[in-house]
Amino acid sequence: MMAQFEEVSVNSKLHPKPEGLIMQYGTAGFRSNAKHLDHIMFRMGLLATLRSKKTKFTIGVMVTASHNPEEDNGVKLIDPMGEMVAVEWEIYATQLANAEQDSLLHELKSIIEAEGIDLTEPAYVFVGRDTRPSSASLSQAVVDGVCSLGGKILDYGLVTTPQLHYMVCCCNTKSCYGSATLEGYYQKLSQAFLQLTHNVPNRTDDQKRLVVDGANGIGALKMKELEPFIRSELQVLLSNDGSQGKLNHLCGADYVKVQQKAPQGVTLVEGERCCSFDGDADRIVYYYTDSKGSFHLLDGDKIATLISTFLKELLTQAELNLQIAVVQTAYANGSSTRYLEDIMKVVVCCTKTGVKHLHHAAQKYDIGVYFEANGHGTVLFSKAAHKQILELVKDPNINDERKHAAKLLENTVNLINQTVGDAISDMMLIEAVLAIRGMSVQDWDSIYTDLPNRQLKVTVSDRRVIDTTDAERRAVTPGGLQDAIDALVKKYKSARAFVRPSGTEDVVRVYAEADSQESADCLAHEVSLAVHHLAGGVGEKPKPLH
Ligand SMILES: CC(=O)N[C@H]1[C@@H](OP(=O)(O)O)O[C@H](CO)[C@@H](O)[C@@H]1O
Ligand SMILES: [Mg+2]
Repeated sequence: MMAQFEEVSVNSKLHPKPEGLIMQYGTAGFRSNAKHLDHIMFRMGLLATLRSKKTKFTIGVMVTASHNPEEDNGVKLIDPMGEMVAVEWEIYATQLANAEQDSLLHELKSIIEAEGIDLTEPAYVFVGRDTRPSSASLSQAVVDGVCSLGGKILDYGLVTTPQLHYMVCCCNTKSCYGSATLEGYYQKLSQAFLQLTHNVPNRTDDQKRLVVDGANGIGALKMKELEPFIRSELQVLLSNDGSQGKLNHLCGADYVKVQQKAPQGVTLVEGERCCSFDGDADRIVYYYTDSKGSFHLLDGDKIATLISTFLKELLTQAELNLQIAVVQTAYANGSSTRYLEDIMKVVVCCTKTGVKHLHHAAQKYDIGVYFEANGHGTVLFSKAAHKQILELVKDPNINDERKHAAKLLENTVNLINQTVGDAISDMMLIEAVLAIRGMSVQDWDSIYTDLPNRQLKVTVSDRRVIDTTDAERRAVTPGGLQDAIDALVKKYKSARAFVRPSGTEDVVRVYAEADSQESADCLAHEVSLAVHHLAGGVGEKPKPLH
């Protein structure tokens, strides 16, 4: 044991912490400019090793900063079933990251003691990274951390975030979920996709074509690897493939969602389906332009609606009595919530922002569809639901319609990466649903019409003064803020507004929606003024948008 601590001590000096630097394991792990992260990576290697010894399972460490600029980087830990690391360990991550050099061992030992970890247990850690220039050396720092505590490493090199989640889940389920290789991932998903699509009649070449914006990142690389597997049913036109442009710069899912316009490098042709991945390929949004040249975005809410409609129909056809729920956040467009509840009659549940919250809520249902409005999401099938579907497929006494629906459900389960939102898997699922239902992108878009909305940011001196409740839809503090918002919302038709402190940026986010874009803009502005006034705004008052 002592020898291990000695090694940690010696090696940690090769990954020194800048004195006084404080960082927090936030909504999406640690994130900052890459030059501040070497010590964090080493220490997350240590922590992943402890987590593996504690759980007796393989743990994942992904080096990426997703949609953030190329100069940034970050790290996320992956728990045994491929889910985000448990919240209690996020706290250890922060403690370990912030320990000054001479108290690192002390901090490490206190975690070992608190968790009763047996250091003689073996440890296994899977490491993956995105295409950022800093990612190779940062992931080496993770490897150094793992090795210092005697853990074993499997370095997957360049993979998307959801691919690494998938590998961890496959490994810890002893390959029940699939084989823990890239080949295994492409095989499983593509086979399910081909099964779903190859019998669909009358698909034209136009319908089989999809423009994909790879955000100049890892998603583009992995699309190139996937493409030969699915070529017969989907012709992928890849742009922003990373050969020239900069990662996430003027492209990618976040850019398209926030700017509400096409990425650079994609020329929209009327009615043609396009989609964008983010920098680590765990998010996807779709879009197209209509005959008047107007841009239409199909975000996470539209994706959740498409998928849940499809699943609900299949359940009815298969005569399976399984409860389906859609999990959203406060950012979900009000029209989508209304459509799901009133027309589709599915259970809708609202959680705090951040995928881990949605994921946990979705686990409570037979089938839980979850998506953040920004395009991060997936579908979870409970063990019991999966079992019922498989039994139905094998049941010799059912009619053809039920059998067909059960087969479609089985392939749908196989196509979905249930560990986390996965742009590549979501893309194939959406393409399969559109094909099977014979829908164009316009048909999909017209399921419901989004309420015009606006998101703004306000800088305040300490965003923690805002405390929220009711899945972040109401502000409890500072006093008077919620009353002010309520009074403003009353002035507009079909309006809604809320504010919350961001978990990833030092800002307060403001969201407003109303029956017209002008009203949504005005309301968002007025709410921003209220935040600035009542929550310690910094600098000049927010200016109106028009
Ligand atoms: C409004 C919004 O899009 N918020 C994003 C953003 O969180 P904030 O806590 O709002 O900064 O980053 C998260 C991590 O990527 C993502 O899960 C979430 O949806
Ligand atoms: Mg991402």
